[in-house]
Amino acid sequence: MTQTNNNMTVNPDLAMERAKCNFNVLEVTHIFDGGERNTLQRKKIEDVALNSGASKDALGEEHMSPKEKYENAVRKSCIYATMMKNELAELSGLESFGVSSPVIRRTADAFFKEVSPFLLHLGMFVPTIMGQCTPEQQSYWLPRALDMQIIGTYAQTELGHGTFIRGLETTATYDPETEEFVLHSPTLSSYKWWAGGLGKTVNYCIVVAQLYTKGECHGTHPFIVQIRDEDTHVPLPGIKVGEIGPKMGFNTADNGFLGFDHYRIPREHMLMKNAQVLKDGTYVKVARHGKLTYGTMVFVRVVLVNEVAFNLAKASTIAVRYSAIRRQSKPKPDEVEPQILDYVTQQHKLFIAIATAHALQLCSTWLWESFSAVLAQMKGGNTDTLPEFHALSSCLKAISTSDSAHLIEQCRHACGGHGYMISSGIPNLYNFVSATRTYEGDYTVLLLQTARFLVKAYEQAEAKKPLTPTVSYLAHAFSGSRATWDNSPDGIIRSFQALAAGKTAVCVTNMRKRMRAGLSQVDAWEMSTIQLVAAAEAHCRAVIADTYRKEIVRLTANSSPNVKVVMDQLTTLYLYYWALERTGDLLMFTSVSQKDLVDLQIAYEELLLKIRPNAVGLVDAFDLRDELLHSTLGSYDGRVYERLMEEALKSPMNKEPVSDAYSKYLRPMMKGKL
Ligand SMILES: CCCCCCCCCC/C=C\CCCCCCC/C=C/C(=O)SCCNC(=O)CCNC(=O)[C@H](O)C(C)(C)COP(=O)(O)OP(=O)(O)OC[C@H]1O[C@@H](n2cnc3c(N)ncnc32)[C@H](O)[C@@H]1OP(=O)(O)O
Ligand SMILES: Cc1cc2nc3c(=O)[nH]c(=O)nc-3n(C[C@H](O)[C@H](O)[C@H](O)COP(=O)(O)OP(=O)(O)OC[C@H]3O[C@@H](n4cnc5c(N)ncnc54)[C@H](O)[C@@H]3O)c2cc1C
Repeated sequence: MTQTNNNMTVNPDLAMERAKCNFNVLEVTHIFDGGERNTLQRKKIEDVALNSGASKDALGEEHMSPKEKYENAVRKSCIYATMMKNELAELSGLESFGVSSPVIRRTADAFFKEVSPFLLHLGMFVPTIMGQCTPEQQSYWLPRALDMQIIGTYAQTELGHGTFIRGLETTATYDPETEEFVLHSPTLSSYKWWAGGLGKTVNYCIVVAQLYTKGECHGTHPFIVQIRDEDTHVPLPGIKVGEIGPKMGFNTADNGFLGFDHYRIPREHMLMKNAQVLKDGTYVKVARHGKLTYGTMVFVRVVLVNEVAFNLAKASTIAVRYSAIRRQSKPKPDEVEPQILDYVTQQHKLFIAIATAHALQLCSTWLWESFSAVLAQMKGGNTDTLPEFHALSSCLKAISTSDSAHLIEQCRHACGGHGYMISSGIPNLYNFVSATRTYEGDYTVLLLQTARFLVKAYEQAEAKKPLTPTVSYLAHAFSGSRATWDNSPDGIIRSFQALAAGKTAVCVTNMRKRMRAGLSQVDAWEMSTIQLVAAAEAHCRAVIADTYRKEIVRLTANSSPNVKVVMDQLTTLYLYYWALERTGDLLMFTSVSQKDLVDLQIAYEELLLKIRPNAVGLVDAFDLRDELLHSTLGSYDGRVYERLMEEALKSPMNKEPVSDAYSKYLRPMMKGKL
């Protein structure tokens, strides 16, 4: 029997699940949002942005041609940008709209099944102006960019190099005669490649190029470059620009290519906060740390942790709601087919996705606060905390994006065949999130950055020197005995730290051995990189586990008893899951026994059963409006089969009873006349 909920007809299984939930869903929503005030503000913003229906398409994006898709995404970006400038900025308490409201960012997803062509403008162009310009430059560029009188992107990657920034080939050669820089693309591999919005949308971009002045190369620096006429949008002479073609996802982002033929820009268009070229061509370094020009990347890595937490919350909402309405198989012949959510293997696939969304959401807030503290110190000229923060943001970006992509794919598996439909919403989520593992620093490359820091920290610990907070556990790495296993949450976190310390120690020992055997430091490092990546991963898992646990304890201090219980169950599940995923490592580096691990597996399975009645309540607590989910399988009302059929009937293939392909090919072939 169907039931109604807020004037909505709700699938009876979902209604039953909601009746079963034993905790206050709204309290958990507040925890996920970072407080009741944030929830109220988010809802206001969503109401204004979404209730008008402006986010909806007459025809599903998936049925449009690439050109129609792009134009539709631009149309909606313009509508949303106008809302952002007016109603939404005011509601979110921002003086002007921009990068600082994750809610505004998240609400935008209702407008785009893939991404907005303005993503790079707001996500990297504006932040680079904020982070890399002098105050005078900022006062010229920022108001124009925030008001969207100009639209920009961030063009760093080239055909030949993405990871190795020092290897970029685009040159910016200073000409003191005219006080201009001459931008040039000397080779095919030096063409800029990938920048979002570059293909057709933007008229400006940040270009990262090798700076030459007085015959000397000073390495890569950022420049602000006009590439299209502000009125006609025609590419300017000396600029070769276009779109790079279809991709696995991001198909509404018009990622582009860009080449320069001795293209001149004024000297003032070099972003001069960290380094300057004077009128006569003298190069002056201002920044105290050599890598401050990489600042926008660090900012985006921080933002991405939040971004993937949100997308994982969406995928788990879809898969859990669907698993509550889907019934399959008959393990007990006298009973009705069970909801697939009752299968323990299904719970194993899905509950870790819910727990990980929480873990990453809380870590992202913590990371953002740490970032703000580092920026505040750097404003005062102190860059001491930057290396630790770079190591931390690198590994959190790598692990959060990789885990989320993996778990979103697992949510698709959990939805069986229907999960493969674009209308389920999961393929678009996967295509988007799997790219985050690569862009803004590839997974392996970023973990190796963290490993550099870990190895240095290990050597400091060895020399009994002080350690920075996130690696302070390394001080215990020299006790000579294995860490004592203890299956309490704190005990498991200590074990994760012992794994990270143990793996780092193995790397250091092996590198030293290899160097003693005659390998250079670079080769010894290279030969150890598989283990170095594993050490950095272990470190990151210890950081996430520790942060998640501490934050949940703090945030639930005043919660109602049942909320405390269910939040504790989720964090414990997260810890058990990762301990069971790493049994080999635990056996190597802790005192855990075979019996301990068998017991842990049983405790994990029992925990799944305890969480089961609250599963739908837990995903409801993410409070994701249907407009954000874009899913036939995951809508609040659970009208899954009805929606699948409605979507199928919208397919342009169903417009005509007989396809033209019949008379053109099938009939002639079947009649032997082809
Ligand atoms: C209206 C519509 C509305 C739509 C709504 C929109 C709302 C928008 C809001 C925005 C919100 C979110 C969206 C954001 C999403 C944006 C999409 C982004 C798309 C993708 C963009 C890109 O990919 S841009 C290109 C990114 N590229 C990379 O990341 C390259 C990776 N490579 C590197 O970072 C470096 O090359 C590498 C670190 C690997 C090595 O650098 P290198 O110079 O060679 O340095 P080394 O010699 O190895 O190291 C020397 C020492 O320096 C240390 N170090 C390196 N990097 C840093 C750093 N960043 N900070 C501090 N220190 C650093 C390094 O560790 C070494 O230290 P050591 O002490 O010597 O060991
Ligand atoms: C959807 C999308 C959007 C993007 N948007 C932008 C944008 O707006 N602006 C922009 O400038 N760029 C953008 N990029 C480019 C992106 O930043 C790069 O693709 C990314 O940094 C990876 O670099 P790469 O492509 O050179 O990979 P490569 O470095 O060639 O990586 C290939 C393989 O080599 C390995 N590898 C490379 N170096 C090492 C090493 N030192 N040690 C061990 N292994 C290594 C990697 O782990 C990987 O497995 C975008 C990319 C994508 C996919």
